[in-house]
Amino acid sequence: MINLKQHYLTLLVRERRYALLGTFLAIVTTFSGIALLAVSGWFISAAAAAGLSTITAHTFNFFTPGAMVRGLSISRTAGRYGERITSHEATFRIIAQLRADLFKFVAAQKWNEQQLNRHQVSSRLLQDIHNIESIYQFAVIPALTALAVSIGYLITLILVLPQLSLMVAPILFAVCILIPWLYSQRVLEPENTQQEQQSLMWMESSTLFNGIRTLTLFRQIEPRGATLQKQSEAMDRWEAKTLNRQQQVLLLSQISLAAMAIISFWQGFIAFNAGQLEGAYIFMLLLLTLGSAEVLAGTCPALASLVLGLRALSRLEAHSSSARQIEDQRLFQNPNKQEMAVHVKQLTYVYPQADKTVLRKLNFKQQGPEWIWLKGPSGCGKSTLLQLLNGDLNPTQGRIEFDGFQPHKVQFMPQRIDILRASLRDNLCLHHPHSDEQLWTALEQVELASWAKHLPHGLDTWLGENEWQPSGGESKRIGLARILLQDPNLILLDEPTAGLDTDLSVTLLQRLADQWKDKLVICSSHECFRKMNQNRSIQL
Ligand SMILES: Nc1ncnc2c1ncn2[C@@H]1O[C@H](COP(=O)(O)OP(=O)(O)OP(=O)(O)O)[C@@H](O)[C@H]1O
Repeated sequence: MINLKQHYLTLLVRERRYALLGTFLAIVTTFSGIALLAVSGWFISAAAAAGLSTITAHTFNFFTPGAMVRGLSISRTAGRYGERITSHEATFRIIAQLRADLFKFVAAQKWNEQQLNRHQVSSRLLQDIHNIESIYQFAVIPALTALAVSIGYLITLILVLPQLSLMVAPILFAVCILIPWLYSQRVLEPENTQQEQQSLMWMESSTLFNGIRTLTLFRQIEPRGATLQKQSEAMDRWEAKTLNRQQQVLLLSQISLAAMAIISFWQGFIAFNAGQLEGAYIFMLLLLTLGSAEVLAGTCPALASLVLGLRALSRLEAHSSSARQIEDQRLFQNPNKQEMAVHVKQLTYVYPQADKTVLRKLNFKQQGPEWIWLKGPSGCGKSTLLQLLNGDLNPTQGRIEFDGFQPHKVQFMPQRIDILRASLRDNLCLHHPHSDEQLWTALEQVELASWAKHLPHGLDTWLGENEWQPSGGESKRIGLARILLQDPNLILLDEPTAGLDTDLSVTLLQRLADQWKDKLVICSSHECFRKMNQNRSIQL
């Protein structure tokens, strides 16, 4: 199992120079800001008091505090810019690596078998990755800054007014530990359940919108809509409740911080009356407290970012545990051998989600070059076998061995062709560079050249949703053209001509059989194999 939390920590440690410098500068900036507030508070009131009598006005030292104010504002501005540069650099370095790792992990999933193909999970994936990225900047830095500020504030109080530090310490404990804990229990926990339910509701809504025509035809749109409306109202009530709780906890934090300010002012006043503190220092103390309170108010949001980030890491970790079991189990032997062969031994496949056995102890050996037909009634497992041969599914039992191939020389054309929302050129090339001449030759071979010539921008016409949407038969031929351009050795075709009229199907298949004379082709097709000059077949 991949330990993503540990992995994140490793990345953070690897970028420690930038990360530590960023955190250090964030703390320097915050300290300078608070000190600036406190010193200017003292300076303004002390200067005002000094100005009341001519003698004190002449003896008052304006220069040292003035220089301090200037120094602090320079260090706050420089610190802020420095912090932005370094902590952003650290964040980007961590994110760049993390994104690469996470997407590598996502790409390695067997989408047919994994939970990742569920809307609920996939729709959260990007949000999860974003939450993980936010851990350093929105949780680690604010939390460490708040910790440093509370320690610094407490030390200052011990030095200036020890009795005040004793009163403020429990409030600091409440604001830094107790209230964030309450926040996690009362707000973050229910929020998690709420998000899961919300995502289920989105899944149902998306089913409703996708099937709106069918459901309308069967007069099911109203009952389904009413159920969704009820769910949505319940969700709204729940959301309002969580929001209320959130406001209550945040209010508690604000009240505690306000109490801290009032206590410090009150204690400062008592100390002033006792001759322990000069008048202007009361304002300094008050502003010091207010400045610190502003930073400490960020502890709950920092905790929320941390919890969201850790949850996202755990969710991805849970998927990675199953990812380990689904590494490609096909065996590729002698990739440079002249003869090509596929050897299926005692192959059994059970769909894990439904516990349904589709193929049971299947055995065959096919050598190429050859065109082989898969035969059998609908639902007997032809598509399943092709997906197993392509490595999209892994055998429950048994083995698949290849002789004379490399994995990238195996190409599969599935029953449903996915058209990318991109140009026809991109849809054909799929990131492999091909010349226009090659593209037009492939289009001619699948009888799509005249269709493509009449598109508004030829090869550069955008296809897909809300663009030029190819028909079912045109999509199939785009799928065939993609395979023609890839030049594989083993070609797996699942109903390649379904949806085309029989004459065109036979013409195309005969042309492809000619073109692929030196390949091993395994093809499932209901209508055509009877009309073709079939040599070999596998009965399922
Ligand atoms: N995820 C799944 N979970 C459970 N059963 C599944 C799953 N996907 C497919 N099946 C079932 O597995 C069986 C084999 O499906 P498959 O698509 O391989 O059949 P086929 O022979 O290609 O059918 P056709 O000729 O109609 O295309 C079918 O009964 C199908 O309903």
